[in-house]
Amino acid sequence: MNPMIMDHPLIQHKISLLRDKNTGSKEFRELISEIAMLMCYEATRDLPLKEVEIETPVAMAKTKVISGRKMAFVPILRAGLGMVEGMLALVPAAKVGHIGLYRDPETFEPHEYYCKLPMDIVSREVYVLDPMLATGGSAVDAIQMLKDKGVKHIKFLCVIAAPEGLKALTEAHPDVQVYCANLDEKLNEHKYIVPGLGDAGDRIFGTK
Ligand SMILES: O=P(O)(O)OC[C@H]1O[C@H](OP(=O)(O)OP(=O)(O)O)[C@H](O)[C@@H]1O
Ligand SMILES: O=c1cc[nH]c(=O)[nH]1
Ligand SMILES: [Mg+2]
Repeated sequence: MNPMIMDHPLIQHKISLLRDKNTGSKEFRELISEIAMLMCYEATRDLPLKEVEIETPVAMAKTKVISGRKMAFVPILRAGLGMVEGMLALVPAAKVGHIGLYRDPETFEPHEYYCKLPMDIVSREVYVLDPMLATGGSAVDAIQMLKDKGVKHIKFLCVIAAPEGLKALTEAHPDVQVYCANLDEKLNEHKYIVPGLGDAGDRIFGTK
């Protein structure tokens, strides 16, 4: 299913706390991280396994370990940074790349200001992270940057999506599996998600 909406009760409860305008930066950061960890658990459900033999203290056992492509997490700066710790808690061996984009407040177009990726990114399964998918411009551009470098296996994880952003993303990159914790109602005239949670970057870093 694409997009996949993750409506687990724990995720939904934590999103309600995130939305509350009285939730401060410390708690907001902790919640984003916890939600990312829960999303990571679901988004890695299709990882391939291979059988290995291990000697337990009692007997030999045929058991399974993850096989196949290694992973890389690529947060879109700044707000995507809030999701990295939760993802790494479950997959500590993943490498981390960074794509810096900011959305122009007048045109709402994304502008690139930074890109640093692991050397072997092309051979990895890449999880692009951003809590907010509004118009979709930032996600579409970040994924295009990765594809231009030769990355083939990409997933996109966001906490809150607007219908407009989901449409733009799935049309531009139909091969990318999208995971989103909640699909909100619409965008307002400033292209903020309604009801949303405000500016995720500002709330994570306390810049407003
Ligand atoms: O779908 P879009 O319309 O492109 O909007 C979503 C983008 O806007 C926010 O970033 P912002 O530009 O506020 O940068 P920040 O994370 O540094 O605050 C958010 O974190 C996304 O990257
Ligand atoms: O609602 C929105 C839209 C874009 N970026 C955010 O952080 N929040
Ligand atoms: Mg912001």
